[in-house]
Amino acid sequence: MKTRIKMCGLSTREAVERAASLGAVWAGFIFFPKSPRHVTVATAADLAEVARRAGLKTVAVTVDADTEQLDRIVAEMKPDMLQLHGAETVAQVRAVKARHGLPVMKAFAIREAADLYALRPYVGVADMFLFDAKPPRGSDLPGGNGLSFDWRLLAALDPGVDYMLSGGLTKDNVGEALALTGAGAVDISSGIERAPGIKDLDMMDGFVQAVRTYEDNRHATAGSV
Ligand SMILES: O=C(O)c1ccccc1NCC(=O)[C@H](O)[C@H](O)COP(=O)(O)O
Repeated sequence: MKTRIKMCGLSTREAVERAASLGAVWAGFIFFPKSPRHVTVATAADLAEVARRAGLKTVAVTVDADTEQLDRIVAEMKPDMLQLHGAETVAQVRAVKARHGLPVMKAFAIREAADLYALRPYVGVADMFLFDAKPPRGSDLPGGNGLSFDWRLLAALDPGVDYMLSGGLTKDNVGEALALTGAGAVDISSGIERAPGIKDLDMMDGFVQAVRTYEDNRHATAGSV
C-alpha cells in the first residue's frame, strides 16, 4: 500500500495545490499564534476549500483549544479531521469527537519508550495518533520543530494502532524512517520549508519522490529471489 502523506503547516494556495498534485492525502493547517505557520480561521477556510476541490482531506491542528475556538474552526473551515497537539485528556478527546462528529488525531511527543505508555488510555478513543519528537527545552512550539526521535521505539507499538510518523522528516531520512517503522502514513512540515513557515514547492516534490522511491525499491527487493 502507498504511504499516506500529510503536508502540514500549509499557508498558501500554491502549496495546497502542489500537495494535491503530488498525491498527498492530507493538508494540515496550524492554529497556534506563536507558530510561523499559523493561519487565521478565515485563511484556513479559503485554503481548505481549495484543498477539498483538489481532492485533499483537511486537518485543523490545534493546541489545547477551547470549545469556542474549535466551534469556530469547525464551522468555518469544515475540516475532515481535528489534530489535537496539546495536553488534551482522554475525556477532552471524547468530548471533542462527540461535539463535532469528526475523527480526531491525538499527537504524542516521544523521546523514550515510556512516552508510548501515555497513549494507552486513548486507544479506542482517538481515531489516529501522530508521533512527533519532544520539543527542545525552551521551544514555544509543541510541534513543527524539525526534530526526529528514535524511530526504533515504535517497534513496541501494538500493530493495530493507526498512526502518522512525524518529526524532522526530510527527503534524506524518510526512507530510513519508513524502513525502520513500517509506518503507513507520514507527516512533514519543516522538511519542506526553505525558511520557517515558508513552504518550498521543489522540496515538496523531493519529499514525495523520496517516499515513492523507497516504496519502489522495497517492492523490487520483495519481488527478487
Ligand atoms: O508546525 C507547527 O508550527 C505546529 C505548531 C503547534 C502545534 C503543532 C504544530 N505542527 C504539527 C504538525 O503536525 C507538524 O507537521 C509535526 O509536528 C512535524 O513537524 P516537523 O518536524 O516540522 O516536520
